[in-house]
Amino acid sequence: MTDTNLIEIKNVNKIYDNGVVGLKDINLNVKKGEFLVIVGLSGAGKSTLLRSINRLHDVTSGDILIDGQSIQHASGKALRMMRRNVAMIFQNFNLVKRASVRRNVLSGRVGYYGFLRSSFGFWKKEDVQHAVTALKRVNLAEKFYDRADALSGGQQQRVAIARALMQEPKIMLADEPTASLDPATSNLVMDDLKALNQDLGITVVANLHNEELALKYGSRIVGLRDGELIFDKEADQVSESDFQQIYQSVQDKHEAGSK
Ligand SMILES: Nc1ncnc2c1ncn2[C@@H]1O[C@H](COP(=O)(O)OP(=O)(O)OP(=O)(O)O)[C@@H](O)[C@H]1O
Repeated sequence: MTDTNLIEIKNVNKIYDNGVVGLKDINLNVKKGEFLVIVGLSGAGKSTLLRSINRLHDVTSGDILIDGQSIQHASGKALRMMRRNVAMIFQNFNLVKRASVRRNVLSGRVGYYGFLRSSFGFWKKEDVQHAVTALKRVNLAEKFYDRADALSGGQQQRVAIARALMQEPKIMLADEPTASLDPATSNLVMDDLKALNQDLGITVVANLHNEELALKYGSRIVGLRDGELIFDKEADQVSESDFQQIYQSVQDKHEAGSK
């Protein structure tokens, strides 16, 4: 890890069109090489924050810098170039289920191709080789020609990680990557994320519900509650009372409801 901030989130607010407040004045810097875990209950704003980082949606105010450049104010080619550096994996894997693993992994390269070439699958030889290497990294090389929907959930998530690696990203965003998986498989997927963090120096920002996984894999943990940042600590400094704070709003609502 270095001291350079790779992601700078400055005074970010997000209010959805229906008036729901997704994020309230978030300030957060992520250093190169960190493995940051964001914890919070359902609805706390974890996905909203992650999707703001690669600008899957716009924020209402504030700014987000990637490697010193505002993604919020970028457009056209500059935005596409910035997005190449930020890969993402999702709870539901988002693979093309009826397509082969090969095609799914290679599709991670589309940011480097023109529209026609990627639509017709005219992949460069070196990219096919690169796809094999990415699959080896997640121990699935033998599945290259299988259909994606023939794989288990954990294997599909690892294919999604291989696809993300094809972007040669500096940042990997993981939105509840283990929420659809059993505990043993969750650990395998998290191990893959940890390995690309440690071996390739990719900065990881992962949303997790699970306290145990957060503490096991995160180098730093940020807690969100109702769109607000409640704590931001090195993983070994986080205590049970920090976790209790992020559950507070639900307890309050529950108690108010029972009166
Ligand atoms: N597209 C949307 N339009 C309106 N409100 C939204 C939208 N997406 C999220 N929200 C609301 O914003 C708040 C934060 O949601 P978000 O999905 O970021 O939370 P989360 O912590 O990721 O929870 P989960 O783990 O359930 O996805 C919630 O109140 C949610 O209902």
